[in-house]
Amino acid sequence: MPGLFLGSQYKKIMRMTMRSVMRKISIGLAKESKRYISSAMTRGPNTWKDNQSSQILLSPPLVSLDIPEIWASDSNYYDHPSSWKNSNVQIATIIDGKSIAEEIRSRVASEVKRMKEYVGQVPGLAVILVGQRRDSQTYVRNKIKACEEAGIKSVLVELPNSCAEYDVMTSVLKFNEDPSIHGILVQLPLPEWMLLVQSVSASLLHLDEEKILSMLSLEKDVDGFHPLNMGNLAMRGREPLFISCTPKGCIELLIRYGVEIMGKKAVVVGRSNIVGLPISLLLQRHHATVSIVHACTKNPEQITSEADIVVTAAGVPNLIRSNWLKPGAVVIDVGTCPIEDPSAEYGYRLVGDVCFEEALRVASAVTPVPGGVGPMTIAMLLCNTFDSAKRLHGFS
Ligand SMILES: NC(=O)C1=CN([C@@H]2O[C@H](COP(=O)(O)OP(=O)(O)OC[C@H]3O[C@@H](n4cnc5c(N)ncnc54)[C@H](OP(=O)(O)O)[C@@H]3O)[C@@H](O)[C@H]2O)C=CC1
Ligand SMILES: Nc1nc(=O)c2c([nH]1)NC[C@@H]1CN(c3ccc(C(=O)N[C@@H](CCC(=O)O)C(=O)O)cc3)C=[N+]21
Repeated sequence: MPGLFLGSQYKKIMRMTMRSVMRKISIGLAKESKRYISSAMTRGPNTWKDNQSSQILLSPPLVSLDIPEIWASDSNYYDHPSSWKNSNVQIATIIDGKSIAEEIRSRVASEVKRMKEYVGQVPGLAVILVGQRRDSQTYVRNKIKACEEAGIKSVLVELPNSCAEYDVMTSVLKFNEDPSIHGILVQLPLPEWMLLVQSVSASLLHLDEEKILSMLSLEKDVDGFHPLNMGNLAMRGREPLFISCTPKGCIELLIRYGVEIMGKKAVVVGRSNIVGLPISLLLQRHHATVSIVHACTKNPEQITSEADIVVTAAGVPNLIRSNWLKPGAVVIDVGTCPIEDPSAEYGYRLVGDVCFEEALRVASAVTPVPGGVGPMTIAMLLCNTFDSAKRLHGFS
């Protein structure tokens, strides 16, 4: 018994010593990261030259909801100089998603080349586009071009607005079985109505997006929109096979710019299945305290102005004004809205949810639109497709 007692006492002392050592390391890390964000603001993002990692992304593949041992709160992290609070000059770093995405895409391209040499296979992405929405056609074209540049095979199935639900499902099932296809993407939104043809009669049918997404092979759901992948993202101890591209891209940007997420207050504006919801789940995985603001939220600006990190995906141009932002907040603008502009090449330009000029004077870092999150979404799609091919071919 005394031996046992001594054993447990010893373990306890060891645990306490380890905790104090870890806390010191943690404080050291926090100080280090404070130094890093200020240098990040002048020197730009973290790159592979800084981090000699062989992996493509800097964010961890999956983050458990368990708090790591080294956690120590650092509530003063976002205390910025008072000059930040009423400044008329730009103080924010512009987060350059475009160049980070380019770096990731070229990294994927060289990994795809390596895969081709060793396995004799390249990753394959199938895209199913229903209807003639111009913005969807543009996004799909960009995704296919990005695949080509990375050496990823792509197959596009274009179905008319008047196709039957059966046609979409047949395409999904065909790609589920095709061994040269490692990722399947059904471009959203789907048209609300489809034509159901039964022998001689035809009727309009409400298109069941959930049914179609549920039919995707879990192993090929590179968008991460399958209810099981989404559910696993939400649940402690579960791991989705894929994390949705846009949220994954947002986290990668935060990590590359040295923004600490753990213990920070984050506000997500928007709660859609494809953006708002998975972003809020992923931020929780990274141990942020997350609030969600949506169209029915009262005093949204007050809630948002308490956040250290704001991720906005409402699709409302210039919704986020300077009074919505805490001085020094990091702002990730997912919103992408076309607005008329006769002086622009195509008669329109893209704007985000954030009033960019105002955010530049209040935030510590902000993503532009275009050139912020959008290119990262495409880069993450390539990463997910490559990861899927790696998994299916046992390539590492
Ligand atoms: N850059 C990228 O890679 C991507 C960009 N996008 C862009 O992101 C934006 C959002 O897309 P998506 O999520 O599909 O859009 P949805 O329309 O599906 O969702 C919008 C969300 O924003 C909320 N919302 C709308 N108006 C307000 C408001 N005034 N105040 C607070 N919340 C509001 C809605 O609330 P409620 O639920 O109450 O209705 C809803 O949850 C779009 O501009 C889209 O183009 C989307 C995907 C990728
Ligand atoms: N199944 C599915 N998966 C998606 O990921 C998906 C979808 N459906 N439906 C629509 C939204 C929207 N989306 C974008 C992707 C790239 C840019 C992008 O690259 N934007 C560029 C500008 C592009 C341009 O100039 O047109 C930028 O912001 O710099 C934007 C938006 C993915 N979505």
